[in-house]
Amino acid sequence: MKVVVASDHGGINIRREITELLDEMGIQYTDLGCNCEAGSVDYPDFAFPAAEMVARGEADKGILICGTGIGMSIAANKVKGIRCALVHDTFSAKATREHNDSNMLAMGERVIGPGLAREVARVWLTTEFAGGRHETRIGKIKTYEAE
Ligand SMILES: O=C(CO)[C@H](O)[C@H](O)[C@H](O)COP(=O)(O)O
Repeated sequence: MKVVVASDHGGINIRREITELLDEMGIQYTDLGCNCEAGSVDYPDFAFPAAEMVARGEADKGILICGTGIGMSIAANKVKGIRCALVHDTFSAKATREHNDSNMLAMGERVIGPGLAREVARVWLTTEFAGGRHETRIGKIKTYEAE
């Protein structure tokens, strides 16, 4: 599995936690930054390139961090083929993989602590899509998106 990771200035610390987790799990990743320890950046400048990598198949999944996760998830979901889930608990992390086949995860560093963020990411990365009735529902989203 290949993962793309990105954050704005509000998500640097949890992005570091996530890249450490990916190293521990032996998962290959691309880190798009930001390299913005000293200053403020705009989350769409990081969400769009990361989401486009997933949409083009250059990454299987993506993890985005900003202050709340909201801006990143809104931007990522504008990219065709992206199902980005804003998640701060392990129940939803499991459910969004099983039910929504989400291909991107967004979290907010001003919302969630580092330990829970790691656990949310770990559950999200290791849970498979359940298919079945959920396939039908995702098919309807894909059809709408294609229109
Ligand atoms: O988009 C967001 C809010 O939905 C992100 O949390 C950003 O990180 C946040 O807006 C950045 O805020 P700042 O005051 O410019 O640091």
